Amino acid sequence: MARPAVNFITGNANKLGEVKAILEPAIEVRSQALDLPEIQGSSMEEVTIDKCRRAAELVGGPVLVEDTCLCFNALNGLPGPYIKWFLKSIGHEGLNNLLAAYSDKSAKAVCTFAYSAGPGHEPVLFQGITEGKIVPARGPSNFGWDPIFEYEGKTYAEMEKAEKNKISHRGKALAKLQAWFAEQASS
Ligand SMILES: O=c1nc[nH]c2c1ncn2[C@H]1C[C@H](O)[C@@H](COP(=O)(O)OP(=O)(O)OP(=O)(O)O)O1
Ligand SMILES: [Mg+2]
Repeated sequence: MARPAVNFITGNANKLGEVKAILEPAIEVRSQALDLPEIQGSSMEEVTIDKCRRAAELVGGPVLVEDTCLCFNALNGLPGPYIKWFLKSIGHEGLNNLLAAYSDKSAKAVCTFAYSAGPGHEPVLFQGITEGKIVPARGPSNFGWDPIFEYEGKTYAEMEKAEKNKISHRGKALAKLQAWFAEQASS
């Protein structure tokens, strides 16, 4: 039987690299680079579902999208879905400073993927969470907030790619997606 394929819609080349590294060769990953609008004031799930519906309409076929949140426990989950804009505006140091008044530096990295079989098809969600803490930047700064998110003594940026993918929010979410695709294929 032909192996399954997904069309991952993202404007982020680093995400695409990780998704390919994790899913291929079992699932073929195609991609279109579109920066999709993301709604505000909603839950992580609602943001991703809305993004997925828009992507399916735009592309006119099956799509996979993903939204990543970085949630500081001391701040009740913020910046959450707004992490991209916080990172852009205040950088690694500013993100550390947000937690200066708190002894609790713990944070959750959350990845929510949504797959839709096409326009009008309800998106299916796959979520992965990795718990870590926010630290002053260590390691190469190629990908977002990797240098300030520490998991078991190492920042994401200090890990080999394969090591990060094994324990990451994205890796965990994609393990669920893979299981779902396997189940679909066998039923
Ligand atoms: O594993 C990661 N390690 C470090 N940083 C990360 C990771 N994953 C996403 N990020 C960054 C990218 C963006 O600054 C924000 C999420 O925003 P988010 O809207 O999901 O990503 P995006 O706009 O870059 O790509 P997309 O076109 O798929 O929406 O966190
Ligand atoms: Mg985005």
